[in-house]
Amino acid sequence: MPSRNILVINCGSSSIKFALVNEGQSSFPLQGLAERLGSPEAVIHFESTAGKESVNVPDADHQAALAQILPRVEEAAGGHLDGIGHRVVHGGEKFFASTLLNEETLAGIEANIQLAPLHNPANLSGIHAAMNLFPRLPQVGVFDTAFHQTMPEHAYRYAVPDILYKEHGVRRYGFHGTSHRFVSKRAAEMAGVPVENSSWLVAHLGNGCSTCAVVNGESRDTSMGLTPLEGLVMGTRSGDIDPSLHNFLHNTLGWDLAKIDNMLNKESGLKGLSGLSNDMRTLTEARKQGHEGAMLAFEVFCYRLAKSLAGMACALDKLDGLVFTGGIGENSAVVRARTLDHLKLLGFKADDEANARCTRGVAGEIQAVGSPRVLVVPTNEERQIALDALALLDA
Ligand SMILES: Nc1ncnc2c1ncn2[C@@H]1O[C@H](COP(=O)(O)OP(=O)(O)O)[C@@H](O)[C@H]1O
Ligand SMILES: CC(=O)OP(=O)(O)O
Ligand SMILES: [Mg+2]
Repeated sequence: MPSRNILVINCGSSSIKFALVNEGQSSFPLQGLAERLGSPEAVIHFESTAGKESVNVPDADHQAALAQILPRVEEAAGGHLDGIGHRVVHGGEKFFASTLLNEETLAGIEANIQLAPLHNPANLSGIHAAMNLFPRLPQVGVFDTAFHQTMPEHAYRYAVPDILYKEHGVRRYGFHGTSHRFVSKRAAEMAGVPVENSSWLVAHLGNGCSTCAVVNGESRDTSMGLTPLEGLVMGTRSGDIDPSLHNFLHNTLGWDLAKIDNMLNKESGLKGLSGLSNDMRTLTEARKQGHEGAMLAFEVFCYRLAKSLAGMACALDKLDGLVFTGGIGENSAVVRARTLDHLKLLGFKADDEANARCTRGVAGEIQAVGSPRVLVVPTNEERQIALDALALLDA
């Protein structure tokens, strides 16, 4: 049987990422697709992304961008597609594993729109567009939240009146589960430890950032909550703040909920603290030039990350290692070193040379002698999504 191809579609709030994944290859044959899209990353953006080598479809919404791009994706696949895998951000409590998409499961995703208003409608646009263009292909939904459905109740409940959970689903769900699942499994392979008897701390640091405690291949706690706003400092998201900030801003400045929500999701994090950029590359350069905002944003980012990882350690009985992943985790030796500095009490220390070597897709161990293991593991959410889709096609 020839090896099969899965098209992976990840519809974010302002970009869409495509990947063509072949089951027989360890890296995906993005080349043809990327060339046809005119974008090495096979990413299309609707917002101005100066300097990014990607296809820009300015002022388009998801439907318009997909209508323009999907036929080119179809051409790139050369008619050899066996299924489509979609990233779906919020699966609520309904989805604890990836699932074939049909009328019933789509209704389940729609029911979670309230919980992820920025993400789920975008994900649904991708699904509907793909179903229209490829009506005969099986389509699979892979949920960010699914991996975290194994969290114990004491980790996922908020200390608010019970009825808010029982009747309105107010609880911690967690996100980036596909990445945490992929890299913790890879870490176990790299370390030669059986996944089913392993314990990891994972830091996924991209535009969105989260930590996770993974025990025997299952999530036991994670830093994101009801929505992807809770937890770490991120590119434009604040992460944890005092919940009374809403009241304070309303009473003192007259801000309404929409304005506060927008500020916390889009104007905060690295961008808000630095007053310069949400991009860690820009901040790393500016920090070297002595830019005060960039220095502050960097320090707060690393300290809060270390604090979250130390908290996640409560969910572990032993530690096989700490894993860094995502664009920042995979590439920024200075973020890794500064974060480990704050974790001295847990015995962590980086080996400077090994740390500097791990960048641009190079995986490896970066701890100094005597420190618990620290791994840099490139994530591959697209590949994990394709593997899940293939498993469901076989079921
Ligand atoms: N060499 C690098 N040094 C520091 N940060 C980097 C480097 N390369 C990428 N990044 C950062 O990674 C982040 C984007 O991560 P990525 O995982 O690609 O995002 P997304 O969550 O959108 O998939 C940005 O903050 C970017 O600056
Ligand atoms: C859920 C989430 O934060 O996703 P991303 O990192 O893609 O924004
Ligand atoms: Mg990402």
